[in-house]
Amino acid sequence: MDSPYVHSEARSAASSQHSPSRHDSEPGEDPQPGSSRLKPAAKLTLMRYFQDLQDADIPPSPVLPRFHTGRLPNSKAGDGKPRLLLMGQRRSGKSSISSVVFHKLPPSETLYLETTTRIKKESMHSFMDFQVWDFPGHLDYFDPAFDVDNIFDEIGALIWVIDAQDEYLDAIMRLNTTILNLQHSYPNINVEVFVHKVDGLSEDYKSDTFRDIIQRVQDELSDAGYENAPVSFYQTSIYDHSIFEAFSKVIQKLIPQLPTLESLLDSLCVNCRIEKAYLFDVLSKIYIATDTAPTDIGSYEICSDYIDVVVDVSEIYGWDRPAENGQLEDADINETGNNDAESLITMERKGNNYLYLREINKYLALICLMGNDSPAEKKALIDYNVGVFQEALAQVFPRGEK
Ligand SMILES: Nc1nc2c(ncn2[C@@H]2O[C@H](COP(=O)(O)OP(=O)(O)OP(=O)(O)O)[C@@H](O)[C@H]2O)c(=O)[nH]1
Repeated sequence: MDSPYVHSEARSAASSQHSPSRHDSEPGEDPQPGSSRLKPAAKLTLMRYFQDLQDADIPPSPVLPRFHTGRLPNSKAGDGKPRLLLMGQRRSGKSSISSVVFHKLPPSETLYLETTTRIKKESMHSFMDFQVWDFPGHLDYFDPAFDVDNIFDEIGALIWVIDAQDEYLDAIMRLNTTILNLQHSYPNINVEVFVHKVDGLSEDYKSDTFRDIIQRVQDELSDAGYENAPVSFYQTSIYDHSIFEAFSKVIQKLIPQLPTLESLLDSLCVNCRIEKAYLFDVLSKIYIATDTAPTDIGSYEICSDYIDVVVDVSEIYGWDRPAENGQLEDADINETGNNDAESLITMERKGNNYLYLREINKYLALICLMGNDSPAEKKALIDYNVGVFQEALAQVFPRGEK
């Protein structure tokens, strides 16, 4: 099948043919590609904070809910709204994680968070709908007083937070009891263990602790006769990007279309000589997909910081652009497809490399780390191919399209 992308061989032709209006500066117009397309905060769709709106629209999706792992969600109704349960010992950092990732609380302010006394349920309406439930540390979920089915019925992932700076044997014991209790009724649960607060540990101690926790969990589970339990481990801290990276991986497991998104990104990377491409949820800075080239935390950090820069810069330098009839555009009109924010930035650190950002829909932005052989002059080609990617994405992942 012919690829709809324009290949690098056809670059020169494409450069001169596509999207001339985006690149030809009008007299008096700011020639900087990064700033000319940005809009003020009030209108920039990147800035829209949908996640807390209870009545946010939920467009129907033709794709049946099924995790990309091939497993069906535990929910019998299969309504496609997975639930992330944050569990673990007291003061392990559950509420801090949820506040930093989903509410943009500065990490240092988590010092003042109060102990959670009852289950805190939050609905997130973003590139997909999901719920985050923050559990109090002291709760015994298997007490007969609790409706266990109600808690675990729709679960997408159980995130177990272990404080790596504290004594963790109790936490491991409770984690294993929980996994063993759940494995019969809810075998599809993804158990994600966050070995948390690793910021305070030396490199050696950090990796020893991490290895020790993995070993103990696996040994105890196999002693109890449960081999190959679906448990993944991450080292996290709210003081760096690791918590966002870990959440990205947890959420990716719940996206049924992940393999398709990855192969779309792979094609884009090959055709535009992109080193690494991320599809980011702008507000949470979780990436929902990336191409299959190896990821390093450094690239993620650069891209994630870039989103902050673009949002901040657009707040300062954006302006209202007149519509065709000379009137200022209505905010609602601005939300539609072809007014997406975009930006391009050169990184001095790596010579020729530069970063490319393009808003894909009202929740997602594509950020690409360009390779050395993909100079910024070829931007028209990249724009065109990103447009193709955007159309394909709208078909496989309709959420966020008007
Ligand atoms: N050093 C460090 N401290 C953290 C990190 N995450 C959370 N904390 C601190 O851990 C303490 C407890 O955090 P909480 O989020 O209240 O813990 P919790 O698990 O919700 O506690 P309960 O509500 O009692 O169950 C706070 O003082 C946070 O600042 C981290 O990554 N690194």
